[in-house]
Amino acid sequence: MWADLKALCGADIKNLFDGTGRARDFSITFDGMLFDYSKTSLTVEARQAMLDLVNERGVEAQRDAMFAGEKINDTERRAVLHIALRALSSAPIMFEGEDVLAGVRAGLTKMESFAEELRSGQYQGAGGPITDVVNIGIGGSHLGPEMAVKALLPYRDGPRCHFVSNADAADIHDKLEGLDPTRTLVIVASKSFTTVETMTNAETARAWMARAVEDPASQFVALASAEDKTKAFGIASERVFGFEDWVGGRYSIWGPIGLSLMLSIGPKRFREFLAGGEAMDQHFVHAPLGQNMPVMLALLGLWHHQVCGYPTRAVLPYDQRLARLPAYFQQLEMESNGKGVTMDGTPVEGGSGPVVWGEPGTNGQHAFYQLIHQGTQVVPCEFMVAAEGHEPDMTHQHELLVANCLAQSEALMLGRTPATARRLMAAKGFEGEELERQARHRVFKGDRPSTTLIYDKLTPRRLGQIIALYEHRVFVEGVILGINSFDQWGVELGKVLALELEPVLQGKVNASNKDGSTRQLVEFVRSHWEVDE
Ligand SMILES: O=P(O)(O)OC[C@H]1O[C@H](O)[C@H](O)[C@@H](O)[C@@H]1O
Repeated sequence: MWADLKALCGADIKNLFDGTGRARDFSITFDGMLFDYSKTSLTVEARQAMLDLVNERGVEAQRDAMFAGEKINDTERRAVLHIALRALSSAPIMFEGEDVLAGVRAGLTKMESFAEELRSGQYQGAGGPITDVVNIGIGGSHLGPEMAVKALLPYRDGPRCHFVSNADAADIHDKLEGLDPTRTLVIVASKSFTTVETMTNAETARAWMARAVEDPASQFVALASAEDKTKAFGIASERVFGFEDWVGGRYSIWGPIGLSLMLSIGPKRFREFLAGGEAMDQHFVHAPLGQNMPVMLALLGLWHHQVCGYPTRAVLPYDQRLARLPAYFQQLEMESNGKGVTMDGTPVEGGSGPVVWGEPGTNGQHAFYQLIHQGTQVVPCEFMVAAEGHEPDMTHQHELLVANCLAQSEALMLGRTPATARRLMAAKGFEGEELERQARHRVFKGDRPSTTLIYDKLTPRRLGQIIALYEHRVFVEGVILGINSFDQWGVELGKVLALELEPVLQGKVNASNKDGSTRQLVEFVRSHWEVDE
């Protein structure tokens, strides 16, 4: 599938701007957003060839199957209906012959009532109104809410939110330090309510609260699908917010897992966030393929990784409040498409999804952009920036930010020629061989691809759109690769072995069946533990 497409690679990006309106032709606008992919090596012919893949691989049929509640997550025998959580205004969404929206709306209303009670001070802690919320969760029960709460801080008018995820005691220790347990709400966010890190942290938080609060469970909330388990933990059912197994962990920010976001920005703005996601769903379903943002973003991802062979891609938001977006996309993309076999169990052709990484600009510029500009591997960059910031009295800083973002994509494409580098060095007084040598260090090859997603302002609605855009991008890439994007068997083995290793480290079980390296590491730890005892 990919071999023929490779023949279409190789255009020098800047030469594609030939006065025929490429910028406009290779851009998509939608609801306050402009996605410009003109600074890539995609030609008209290559774009058509990539679009043909969408038809050949049955993307639209799979998309319709997802929206129709079919069990497209075949290896877990589950439907994929997180889109129902944000379907505020759409027609019924059916699953096994029933409309799921009634249940979704009831769940949303229950969250909203609780959020209003807490935010108005009607629901209180032992020491008065809640000032701080601690969300304990990991993976999809952590990355989404943490990212979104930070992203939308300009809209916060509720309690402060803190996020604990790691099994490392350092995480919960540092987050609880300084908080008043009598005015803190703990959210235990775990779809399964069995994840060992989350349950361990939840026990620690309960013990911390019990030192100051007579009935600590009254200041606990559970976001989980397993009511028997939340009951056993002692959380009253009115503070348990459940969701169905057709919501995957990394797609769960739209429902109860988003409770911390709702507490932070309020139910009304949370609905705007949902409406943004829903608007992107509608766009994904109805826009023609060539004008379809998620489809084109997916095709560019495949073009860069599977066709051009670039091993990674960088997500570079020029927005400090989107600092956790790359980590969120890492889970979304790498847990979804980091798989070696297709649906039918045969090897994936052309490789799985790429490594995704990134940091906010301008910080990254002073760290790893060196490699992006002059390193030997090409890193397609996905820039993001808002035209308008949130600090009206500091517009000059926002101008600087935007200028930097736009300058980077320009520099990546244009580079600096040897002739220009020589002129620069000559102006500094260099001559002869030394001029040549110095100039070579200052040459930028250019021809490095990037896309830019620019939008008016990072509102709750825009954030919802951006997340849904990337969700559907991952879906389209997965369908074309033939991957099931909705399971995550790759995270299981390490969990099983960690369970086995704990008693080995404690000396309760012999390490003799372990490999030499693991035995050595166990011995090192045990020798320290024995010294400490
Ligand atoms: O919400 P939970 O059941 O606690 O699961 C939390 C996370 O852990 C798992 O290992 C998966 O890799 C993630 O997809 C999931 O989001």
